[in-house]
Amino acid sequence: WSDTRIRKFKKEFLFGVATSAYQVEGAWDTDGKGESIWDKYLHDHPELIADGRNGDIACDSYHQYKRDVEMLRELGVDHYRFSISWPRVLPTGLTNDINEKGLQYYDNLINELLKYGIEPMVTIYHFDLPQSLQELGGWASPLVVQWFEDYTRLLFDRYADRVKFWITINQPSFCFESYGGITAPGIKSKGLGDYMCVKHVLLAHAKAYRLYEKEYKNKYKGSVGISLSLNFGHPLNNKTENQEAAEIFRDFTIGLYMNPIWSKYGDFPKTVRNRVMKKSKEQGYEKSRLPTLSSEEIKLLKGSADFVGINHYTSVFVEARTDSDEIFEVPSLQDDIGVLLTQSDEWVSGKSSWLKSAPYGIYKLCLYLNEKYNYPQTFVTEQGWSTGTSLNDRSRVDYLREYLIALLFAIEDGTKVMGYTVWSLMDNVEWNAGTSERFGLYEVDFEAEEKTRTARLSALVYKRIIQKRVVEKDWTPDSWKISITPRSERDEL
Ligand SMILES: CCCCCCCCCCCCC/C=C/[C@@H](O)[C@@H](N)CO[C@@H]1O[C@H](CO)[C@H](O)[C@H](O)[C@H]1O
Repeated sequence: WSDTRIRKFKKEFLFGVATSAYQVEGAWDTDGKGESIWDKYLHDHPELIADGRNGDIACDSYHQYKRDVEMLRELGVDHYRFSISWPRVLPTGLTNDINEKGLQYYDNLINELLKYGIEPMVTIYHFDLPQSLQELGGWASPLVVQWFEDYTRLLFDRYADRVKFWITINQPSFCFESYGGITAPGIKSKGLGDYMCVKHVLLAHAKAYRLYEKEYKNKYKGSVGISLSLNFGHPLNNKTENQEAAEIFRDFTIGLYMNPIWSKYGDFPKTVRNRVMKKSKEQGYEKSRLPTLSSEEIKLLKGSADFVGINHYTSVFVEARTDSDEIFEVPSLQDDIGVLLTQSDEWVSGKSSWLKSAPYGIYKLCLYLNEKYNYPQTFVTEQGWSTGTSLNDRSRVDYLREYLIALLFAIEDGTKVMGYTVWSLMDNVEWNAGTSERFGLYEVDFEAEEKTRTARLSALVYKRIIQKRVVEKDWTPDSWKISITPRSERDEL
């Protein structure tokens, strides 16, 4: 990015931060909350958590939500993306038992946000399925589509008058981790259960979208989208086989979710269907391991989103391989894709092993989506950087600035982006990594009874970006104290 012209985010561009229920709320069995698959998984397997800290207490946001909103006011954000815990509001997962205290908690949080002019952006599902539904088949069962619709109706009935941004599901690609035995519920069904899960997640999303469209949209005028994990695969070099490998990788990691909703003809990408079919036959399966979508399902899915939520953290290089079955488990997504992934040694590393900074990845991703899906409406719903414990998080500041500059270039080249959301407002329970990887603009002292939150350098820098709508590469704060800027003063800046 050598050209030095100053680029600005428009006034209507929304800046925010994100969290999710399991990662911040704690109060795992308080006030009638049911058990989630993450409660069970990490209770049964404490040895899997890097530092042994699970989500039982986490940041205690269930009790400290007013402090969370105070931090949002300090940052001066426009929106707050948080998720609703399905088992907190429906302990059995089904609508036979509605937990009023759970619903009240989100009422309180939403009202507190609105009191200070902060737009709530609600994720309906962020990985924490009720354990009782897992025992009935979870996301591998077609019944989950109806369970999810019933749950969603409850939320729309209760909150749609105040919530204008809805995200049905966070990252359907969770299926590959959940059914790859890596994350909750820890089921090992690679190349089979994971694909069933993807189909049901997409259908659940579409049903929720159609429900809002039919019964709530006219009255409340909100938007419903889905957040996808869209890291970008660059070909390792210009060799034709690596260019093709990168395209296949993108079809499996982007197209699998985007094609059914955003492509002209719908359905999973042809390359994905053909590849999994071929491999399945070779492996002795009579039918493809990738479930088919009926014509009604294709119709239901096509156009079923007002925006695509982009969760983008990093990039990879993709290289063609002919011997993938010697490297990866068979069957598995990795074997079906059949490519080798690497990252550059020149990319700065975060605390998470997979997280390397390659800002041009978000630019390339945006242009790819524009070309492939005809300039879809997007919203960056997650982007973030992990460190250890330290208030001086210079590497996060660099990462955020560089990615935001790259995003400005993508906007200039026609990308439709409504807003940007940093993962995360504060340190939280990073799934199996516990609290060993810190993603927060605010550091959390997990040893302290009150889970004290303290602003990092990045919080001050993000606040400044939000105020000025530009990314100033050399700005440093005079003091590390953060305080609330009244909205009236903010608007004058
Ligand atoms: C020499 C070895 C080289 C290996 C190169 C391969 C590396 C591949 C890495 C690709 C990235 C894979 C992992 C991606 C993860 C993220 O996209 C995912 N974690 C995003 O999910 C959100 O993450 C947040 C922070 O991690 C947060 O936990 C949130 O809840 C999730 O939605």
